[in-house]
Amino acid sequence: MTVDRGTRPSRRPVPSTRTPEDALAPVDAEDTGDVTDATDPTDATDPAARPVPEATVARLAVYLRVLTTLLGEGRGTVSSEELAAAAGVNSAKLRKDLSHIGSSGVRGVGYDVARLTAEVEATLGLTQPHAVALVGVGNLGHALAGYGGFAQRGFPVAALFDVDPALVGTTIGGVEVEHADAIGAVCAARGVTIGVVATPAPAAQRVCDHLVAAGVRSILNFAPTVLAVPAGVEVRKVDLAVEMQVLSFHVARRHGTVPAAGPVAAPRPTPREAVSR
Ligand SMILES: NC(=O)c1ccc[n+]([C@@H]2O[C@H](COP(=O)([O-])OP(=O)(O)OC[C@H]3O[C@@H](n4cnc5c(N)ncnc54)[C@H](O)[C@@H]3O)[C@@H](O)[C@H]2O)c1
Repeated sequence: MTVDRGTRPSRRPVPSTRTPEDALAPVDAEDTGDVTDATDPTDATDPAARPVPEATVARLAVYLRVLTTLLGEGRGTVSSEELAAAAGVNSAKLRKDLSHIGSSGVRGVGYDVARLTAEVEATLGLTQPHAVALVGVGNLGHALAGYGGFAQRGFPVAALFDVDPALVGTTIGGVEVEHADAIGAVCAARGVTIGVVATPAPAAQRVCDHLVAAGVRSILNFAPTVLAVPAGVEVRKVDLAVEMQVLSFHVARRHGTVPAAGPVAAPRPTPREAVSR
């Protein structure tokens, strides 16, 4: 099993729930961002050998959240329609997403909640917890460090770092804030696999370098800067302003204020600019 961007984790076989006669056929007319390479020599008929599109990976995490709730309620099965509605997608897209990991429901029964949960967790590499180190416990970092939901979903915060003497030695969510000089030793000792960068932009690359030197191979970057990392290290950037800009675009499009696609004309000079040219 692979993802289609960034580092490629080792292929992980996922147990199939497909029953040849009864399986719901995956619908393939939906745009799931599928980037399967037609020249890929892997067996295209084997779901475990096909790349999982990045967009599907993101939706699998949403399905998992719903499935976890259903499991907690003691539900045995769920229909594709119910699961899709709870995840905010249509059922055709859900079935196609799940076909990427070799999961399909049984007609008239739906999906086995426990089995599907295990399959999605295996695909997302969640069969064991990932220790997280968070660097920079200012406004944002403090809020992230105090959020208990990460541990519940398999991402316990194992270490906190800052350089501010007023913060070093304090405790957030039961974890002591240590000086950033200790990133290497602490991350290695606690088996940290994910590093979260919540420092100001000028410090972010140095912090990232320390995390990478400590063996951290997955970085979640909140700082507004592009981080350079060696091959084999995956960086994901979170920028809420970008998300808002995308929302803004969709609002503008709904109101018809987005210009039609094509070359954008240069703005006309204002009278003052025209005079000074
Ligand atoms: N991606 C987003 O949507 C989003 C949203 C809010 C903030 N941010 C970014 O997150 C970062 C943090 O924002 P904030 O409001 O919490 O800032 P902040 O100033 O409140 O906190 C930054 C913290 O980083 C610490 N720090 C500075 N240099 C460090 C170093 N070398 N090692 C360890 N710690 C160091 C500071 O002491 C401080 O505690 C900024 O880069 C900001 O632009 C991103």
